[in-house]
Amino acid sequence: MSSGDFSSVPILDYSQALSSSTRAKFIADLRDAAINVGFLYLSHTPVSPELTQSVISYIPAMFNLPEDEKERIRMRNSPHFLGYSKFGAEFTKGQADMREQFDIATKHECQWKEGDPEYRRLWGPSQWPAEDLIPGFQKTLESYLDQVQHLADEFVTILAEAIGLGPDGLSKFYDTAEKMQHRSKVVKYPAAAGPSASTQGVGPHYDAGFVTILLQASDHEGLQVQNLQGQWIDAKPVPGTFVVNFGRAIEFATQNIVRATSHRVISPAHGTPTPRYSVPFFHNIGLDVRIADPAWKLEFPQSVLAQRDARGQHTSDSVNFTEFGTEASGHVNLIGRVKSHPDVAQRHYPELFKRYFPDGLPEHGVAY
Ligand SMILES: O=C(O)CCC(=O)C(=O)O
Ligand SMILES: [Fe+2]
Repeated sequence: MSSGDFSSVPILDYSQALSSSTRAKFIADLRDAAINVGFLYLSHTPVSPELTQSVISYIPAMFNLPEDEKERIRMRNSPHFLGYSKFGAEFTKGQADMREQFDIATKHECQWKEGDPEYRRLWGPSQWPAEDLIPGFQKTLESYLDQVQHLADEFVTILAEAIGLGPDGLSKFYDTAEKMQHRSKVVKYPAAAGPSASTQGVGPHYDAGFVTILLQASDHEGLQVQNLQGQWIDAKPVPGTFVVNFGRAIEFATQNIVRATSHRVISPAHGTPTPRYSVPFFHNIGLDVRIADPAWKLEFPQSVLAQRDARGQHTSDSVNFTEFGTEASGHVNLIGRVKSHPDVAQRHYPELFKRYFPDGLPEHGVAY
């Protein structure tokens, strides 16, 4: 594929990037995928398959935790929007998402202090279920997130090369490691409740940040990505791979070279005996980055700009994150969270809550 629309999501073998004889091929394939698709599968990554399998084995037990334990760690307790969200609590495009989830992030001490921009409170510690209820889970997930973060850190340097920047071409978007936090979720999509019940696992949306690394943690289909013509293309689980996609922040930062591609999840059909599970990992950029400011402007070679122009514009019915043109990245993310989880906002960000929900608490979040 050199340009034009896509009808499947390419699979890239990450081990090719790590060997000098195949690196150039990997970089060329990555450039095509980033510009023309915005989605790819990554096989043969350094993330331990045993550790990944161990995370997958824990997932049913998480969702089977006693209701009072889920309540104890619900997101409403956390100014960092981390914790448990019950089934149907989020809306995308005005419709409830048929999923239940735990938001869990990489280790981080909150660095916000009085007088700082409010968005610095967005990052802080996760809420973990009690160790005796799910022994070993926290340690396993923390190790997994650590490995996926390393993969993402390294992947970004290869991506920078692929789009014609040096390997450090995107590093100015990140703070030092101790100032960064990356977020993950463990998500359950049960089968549709009836033959004509909603199958919106999650409605069409873009991710916010630079890079998402998604583990499809069961063998259910359901994830779909939207091509330039607006058709929905299946991204079925491929064993031993991660799905990688790009968010609105990198699309803005790269002058639309790297595509943020709209995607959605269709729930398993009514009667499917097991739920679909997934574990997305959202690799963030620094909270204070203002993508539209000259300090963060990037210069691209003509050949890469030409490949972007050959692709053309996409049509999409996704919502969200248009504010990167004017606001700090942390603020854009905070607004996204406020809209998705107004109950959390009402408790921890009362001013913002009033601005976005002047009529008080809606029954559900209103956007993703
Ligand atoms: O569950 C999935 O496969 C995708 C989830 C997703 O797109 C998201 O939460 O942003
Ligand atoms: Fe997503």
